[in-house]
Amino acid sequence: MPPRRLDLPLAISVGDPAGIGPEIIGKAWEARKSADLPPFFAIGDMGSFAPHWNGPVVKIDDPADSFAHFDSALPVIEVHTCLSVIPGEPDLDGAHCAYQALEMAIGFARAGSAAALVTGPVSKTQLYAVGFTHPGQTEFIAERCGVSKNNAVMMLAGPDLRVVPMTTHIPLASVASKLDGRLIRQRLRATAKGLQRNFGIENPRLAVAGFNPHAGESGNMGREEIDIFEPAIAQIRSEGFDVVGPLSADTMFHAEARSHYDAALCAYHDQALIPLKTLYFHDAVNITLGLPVVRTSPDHGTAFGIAGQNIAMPHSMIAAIKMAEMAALNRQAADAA
Ligand SMILES: NC(=O)C1=CN([C@@H]2O[C@H](COP(=O)(O)OP(=O)(O)OC[C@H]3O[C@@H](n4cnc5c(N)ncnc54)[C@H](O)[C@@H]3O)[C@@H](O)[C@H]2O)C=CC1
Ligand SMILES: NCC(=O)COP(=O)(O)O
Repeated sequence: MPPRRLDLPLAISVGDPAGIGPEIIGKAWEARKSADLPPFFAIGDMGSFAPHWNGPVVKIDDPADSFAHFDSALPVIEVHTCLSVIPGEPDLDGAHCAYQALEMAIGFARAGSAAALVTGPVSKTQLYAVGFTHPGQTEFIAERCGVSKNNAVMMLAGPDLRVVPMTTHIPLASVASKLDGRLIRQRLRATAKGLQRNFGIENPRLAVAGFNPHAGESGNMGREEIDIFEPAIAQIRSEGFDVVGPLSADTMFHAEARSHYDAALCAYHDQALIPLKTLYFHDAVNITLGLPVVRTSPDHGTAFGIAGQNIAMPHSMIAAIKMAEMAALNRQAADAA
């Protein structure tokens, strides 16, 4: 039986200060008792909370100080002081703040000062504008952790559906050229190991979606399934993993089909995220598998259009905090065994 609680707090990077990050983190803190959340601290700009949320914040310098303050205020480590924060109006100063907060949060997790890393929503457009060269946070965190980007797997996890986009933030037109046997094998292995380590699933069942309509209809609607997917899946099966596919993507997400696998690996971003977000937009979590640290995030973005209106729902952030705790505890238990 794993210990109930972690002995380190969770680090949460605030994300873009003009987005809903400060509000959903504040609301998650308000729910700390009702949702039974572990202690956490935010990393960002102290002044970015007041325009979004009217709860108490306290400045701390050391993650360990979170424990002393968590009951009475949201502990914040200030990484950057923004010139001004206007909800819904992102600027480059705020993007620098989001970038630095992410960097610091990774550092705390890697250094063993935080039990896990939870990232608040960032705008990729804004980050790219200040020199961020990675497709997303997933690849950035992987690089900072010394993990090759093919071995760091983006998984979106909802109550009864987990999906992995095998290609992530690339143009749809380039997906076919990126899908090769090596990538598919790496994603399958990393997903299976990630499910074991983070979710405690001993023998994960994986399902792979085909790329073409009807999984290629025996080669009549595209040959990627025959030439690339089938040999890669056969290789992974021969290594002892439980994998089925390539399956028709249009028929593998209904309720009965979902009960037959622990994760669906999909060819591209929207093939994976449309079913997941349609079913579980406010409950799902983005978790990165294959890292030496635990990293989760809400599944949604910055929602600039509703920032500052006190209508953002914190459920996905709360689920991300709970999943980070669960994954960290599962890893502790696995390491102790
Ligand atoms: N984890 C992350 O950092 C993610 C970041 N993004 C970034 O977010 C930016 C905006 O992307 P969009 O496609 O507009 O997606 P979005 O998730 O920000 O918003 C989509 C729709 O859902 C609503 N929404 C989102 N979160 C909500 C919440 N907690 N409560 C109530 N309503 C909510 C928004 O108001 C909007 O109508 C992009 O720049 C993208 O790069 C997108 C997804 C994940
Ligand atoms: N669509 C998922 C998403 O945008 C999250 O990406 P990342 O920044 O966590 O890599």
